[in-house]
Amino acid sequence: MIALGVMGDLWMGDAPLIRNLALDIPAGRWSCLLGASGVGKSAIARLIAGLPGPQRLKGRLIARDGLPLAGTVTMMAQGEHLLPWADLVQNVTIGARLRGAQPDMARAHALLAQVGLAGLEHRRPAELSGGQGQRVALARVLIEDAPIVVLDEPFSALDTATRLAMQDLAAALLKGRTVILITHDPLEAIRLSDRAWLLGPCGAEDLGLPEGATPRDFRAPEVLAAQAALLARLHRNIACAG
Ligand SMILES: Nc1ncnc2c1ncn2[C@@H]1O[C@H](COP(=O)(O)OP(=O)(O)OP(=O)(O)O)[C@@H](O)[C@H]1O
Repeated sequence: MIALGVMGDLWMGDAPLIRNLALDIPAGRWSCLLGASGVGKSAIARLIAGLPGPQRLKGRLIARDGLPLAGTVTMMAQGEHLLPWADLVQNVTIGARLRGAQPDMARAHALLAQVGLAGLEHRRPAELSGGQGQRVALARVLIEDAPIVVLDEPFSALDTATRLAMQDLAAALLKGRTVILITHDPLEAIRLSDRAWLLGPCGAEDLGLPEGATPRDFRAPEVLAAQAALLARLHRNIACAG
């Protein structure tokens, strides 16, 4: 399990995005990043995942175990990004095939079964519902077996009930990994996170979360109260900006 620190000022090319970031991301837990559209959440995700782009951190991105991050992070980007011409097994094994490695077909089949898609292995993405497509994307993350997983708005396109089911599934299957979740959904943040920050141009505000294990029950009074408080906090931000 790997803990992470993201400290410093985030830039997009020559434009400053967030000053004074100080994210202490715990190992083996879910940490959530919230914030208005365009604040720089995906930029942080890409930074942690080591993806190329104009995002820059003037500061330090460190793994608390002191080892390089390269090869330890898998990212599920916004949208499914499935290959439309490939079947589900080929989609799940794309990472290995791009690296020129031997794809583990048995594991791909097992993971597709684990995410509830047994029997659909040879379908194309166009023959799936939105929720099924997200399950394939989740299986593609799981096959990489990375200790750090970045989920950038993974369930935003789903209906509410499917989203709740996917949250439960992801929480079960990613248990024990260091997960960084980006979401606009206060309930999703509160159900799944052990730490949560609200990002703004001047830094990251540490958000309080209810006690207890995740995924939290969406009917629990303390979860509903936390959701209402977070909605009010977000609304206050928009009201100030307007
Ligand atoms: N490749 C790029 N080149 C230049 N600017 C970019 C690039 N990608 C994003 N930006 C800008 O950087 C800022 C931060 O973008 P980012 O995608 O990180 O925001 P976000 O908080 O994830 O937003 P959203 O919630 O809408 O996904 C935005 O103003 C965006 O327009």
